[in-house]
Amino acid sequence: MDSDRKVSKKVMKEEMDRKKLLRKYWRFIRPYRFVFMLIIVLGILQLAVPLIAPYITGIVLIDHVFEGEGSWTLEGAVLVLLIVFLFGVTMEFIRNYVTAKLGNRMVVDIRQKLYQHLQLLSPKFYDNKHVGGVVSRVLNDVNGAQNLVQGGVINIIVDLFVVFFAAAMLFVLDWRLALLALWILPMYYLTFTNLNVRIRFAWRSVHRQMERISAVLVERISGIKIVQAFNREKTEMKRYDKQAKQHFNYAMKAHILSNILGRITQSFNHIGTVIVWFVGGLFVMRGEFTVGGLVAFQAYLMQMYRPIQRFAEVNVTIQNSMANVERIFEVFDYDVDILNREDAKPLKHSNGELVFNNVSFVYQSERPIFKNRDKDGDPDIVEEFKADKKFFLVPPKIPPRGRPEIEGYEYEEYKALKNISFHAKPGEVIALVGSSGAGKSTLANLIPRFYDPDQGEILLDRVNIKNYDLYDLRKQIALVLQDNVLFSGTVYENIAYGRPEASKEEVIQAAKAANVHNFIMELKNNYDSILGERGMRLSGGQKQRVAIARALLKDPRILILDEATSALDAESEALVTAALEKLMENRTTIVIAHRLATVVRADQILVLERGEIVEHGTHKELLQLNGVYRNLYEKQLKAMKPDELENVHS
Ligand SMILES: Nc1ncnc2c1ncn2[C@@H]1O[C@H](COP(=O)(O)OP(=O)(O)OP(=O)(O)O)[C@@H](O)[C@H]1O
Repeated sequence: MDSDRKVSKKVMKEEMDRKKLLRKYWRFIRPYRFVFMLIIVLGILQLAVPLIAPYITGIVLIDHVFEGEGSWTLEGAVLVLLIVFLFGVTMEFIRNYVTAKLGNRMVVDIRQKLYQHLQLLSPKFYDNKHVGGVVSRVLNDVNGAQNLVQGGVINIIVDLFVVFFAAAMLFVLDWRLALLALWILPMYYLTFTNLNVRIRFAWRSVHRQMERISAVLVERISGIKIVQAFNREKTEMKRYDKQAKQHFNYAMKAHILSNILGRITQSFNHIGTVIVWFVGGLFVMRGEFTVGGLVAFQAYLMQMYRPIQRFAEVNVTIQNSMANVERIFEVFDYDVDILNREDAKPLKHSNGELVFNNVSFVYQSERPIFKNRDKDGDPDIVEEFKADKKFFLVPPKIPPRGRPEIEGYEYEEYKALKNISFHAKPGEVIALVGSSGAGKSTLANLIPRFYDPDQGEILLDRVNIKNYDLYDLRKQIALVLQDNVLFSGTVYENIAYGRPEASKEEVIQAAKAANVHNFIMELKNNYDSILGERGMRLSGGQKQRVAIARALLKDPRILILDEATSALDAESEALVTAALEKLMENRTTIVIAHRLATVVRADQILVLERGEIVEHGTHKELLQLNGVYRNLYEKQLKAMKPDELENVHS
């Protein structure tokens, strides 16, 4: 292994302490606390119905009216019953409405916060993530989390109230029967203790498998041409089938466990009811209890058992949603690492003086260790989450996050830049050359602070770039890369992406300077023509010129340019070259050079090798050194696009 690369295995992320975690959850719930309370109050009001109804039917209707033991009339009792029922229906309608609104609002809110967080995270986060996996969290997991609100948590609080009320009523009616009915509670406790953790783990496996499916789908669909060109459709399909089957198996396991939990609690309830009928029946026959009393007792018993039964069902939703919530919070756990200092300096107009002072940079990547990969070369199957004991007497601590549970992580560090120093005066062109993997792009990525150096400093106008307001800093910089990302939308929107407030004349001016105006005018809807996703519909050269126009419109002081390596046809090449030259005028330019003309004309050339500057000077100086550059020049640079070679040997 090369000495710059260090791999450490199996280091697990520290579990976040619970208090900190609760604070994080609370941040999301806080704005809705009053709505939560309203829903609970409505729930309690709505519950008054099933709580009062048995009393009216059992005691008032049967004992008082039918047996003639009181002053109630039949009409009076029925009317009260009707009012009570109607009241319940109205409460339920309002409560459902408020709950649905709350659930949907929270989803919008969480998704917004998540997207905002994702926008702020640096490329370091994305280096280690599959796009599809991240998207699956924003879509699937946020949807799943919604069920937590709508599906049950609030019900539990209300249900708890019912259980206590019903239990109290049981004791009021007959304490001996009440004690008999409560034997069931420890049984419930043991059942939930043992099954809950398993259900949560089963859902974790389901969601993680879905994330893996999304990741593969997004990657393979974006690379569909390669899939087809290499005739891999069948293999890809097989791979997908295997993943989908695994997802099915995990989902079934989650359902089976939930079903078992539901049926066990149901059986306890039935047994409890039968026992009460039997013993209560004996009391009635012995004249120790009235028939109406027994009927009311059974009704309250139902009231007590039903919420517990419902909890068993709702619990499935809760465990499922909690597994979703965990995954959302895993993203929030990643702190935004490229931050604005509190006392950040504004930067309105930079001079473009750029200095690297002994800059070193280490890539840190984190990858899950796919245990299955060793077995059958298949990283797409998520290993199952399992409880670590067969039987639990006390509820096991479910770790707050799923992430470190099963998969170990492998951390890799790679020293990509070592002690880089150079000084670019305003308006100079600095060409970076060096073999593939030498660190050219890495160096360029440090300037807009996609990453921060581990050592040394980068100064712009003699101030460390970390001290500037990040927004202002990036405003001074434009990038034109090899793979220029355009977005779906019109050509106009793409050019104006960095300066939407620009006037139409300015946009057209930029397009003209980038030699793309004539081409745009040939399109059916000119500037309003819609580009496909990532700028499909355009050729490589056209895309590049639109990207140059986008950069020109931004009018940056610093330009980062990764010249295209792909062969453009002669006409395109000439157009792009002319556009680039215009773009570089009067700007400090850091160019990853792929054209000899650029290298030759550069004010300084930095020759990089394995992350170090091995030679530094102008073309002439470097040729005279007779070292790495000359060697590179003879082997590689000459093969570059030699637009104006005659200058080279002058
Ligand atoms: N996100 C990353 N995580 C870890 N290592 C990386 C990452 N990106 C690049 N590297 C490593 O850093 C080194 C420098 O990469 P860089 O992309 O800067 O090279 P380059 O000189 O621009 O190469 P090329 O000319 O081929 O684009 C390479 O060895 C590469 O393996």
